[in-house]
Amino acid sequence: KRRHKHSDELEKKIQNHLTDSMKPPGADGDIWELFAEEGEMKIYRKELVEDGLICDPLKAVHSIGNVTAREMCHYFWDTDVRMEWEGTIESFRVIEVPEEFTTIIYQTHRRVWPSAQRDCLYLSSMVKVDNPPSVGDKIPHDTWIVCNFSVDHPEANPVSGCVRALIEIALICQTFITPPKDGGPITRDCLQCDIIYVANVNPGGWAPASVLRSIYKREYPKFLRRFTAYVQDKTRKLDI
Ligand SMILES: Cc1cccc(-c2n[nH]cc2-c2ccc(F)c(-c3ccc(S(=O)(=O)CCO)cc3)c2)n1
Repeated sequence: KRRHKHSDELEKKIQNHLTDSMKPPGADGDIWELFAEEGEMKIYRKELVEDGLICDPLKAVHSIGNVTAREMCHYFWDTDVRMEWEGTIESFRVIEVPEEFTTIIYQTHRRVWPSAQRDCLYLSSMVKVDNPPSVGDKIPHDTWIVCNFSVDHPEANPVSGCVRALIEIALICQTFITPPKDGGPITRDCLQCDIIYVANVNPGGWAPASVLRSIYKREYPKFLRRFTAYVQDKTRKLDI
């Protein structure tokens, strides 16, 4: 069962995301503030300060056509294409590949004045979920998750001057297929992918609340817009 050093922790986090993060905002009695909305994309946050640091949890829900859950998670997880859609990373390095769909990554983000530059050291794993909880009455064709969470690693060799941010992030995607009325073949037009993106980022050190909150308000909608458009564009030409 224990495949590598972080196997147990990864399993536990995935289970937590499937029970907690898949609940629609508000279902858990928590008060989520809707702070950005563009069509199907809705982004919620909560105000949370821990040890004086802004740790606002973020939850985004979205639904896009013509792609599968596996494609969405693949392009989010695959470091070969990371710089094609990521807008705030300055550099990254794959430190270790504990198993086929699990990597340990060290990355630095672009510095945003006046706070110090942030870096992250995290495990990133892509997993097909076998028995997903069904949200509402729609039955998903399949469910995939990418789970990114901070870990330690002796070979991180961090960039000096960076403050280590701590992350707990997940991208959970579900494919829904609507077969064509005329009984014809399933094409991309029959696909709908429901997306849940949750991000808990601890900035790791002081940064002005106003600066952090304005970064989040600007960067998360931009990231979700850019990333989903990127996957739709990359898959438009692929045969299904
Ligand atoms: C897209 C976005 C949203 C909110 C803030 C920023 C940002 N701007 N300047 C510095 C950062 C920054 C600081 C610390 C972080 F952990 C991440 C961070 C964000 C997302 C992810 S991920 O796992 O979703 C995608 C992989 O990088 C990991 C780290 C990003 N970028």
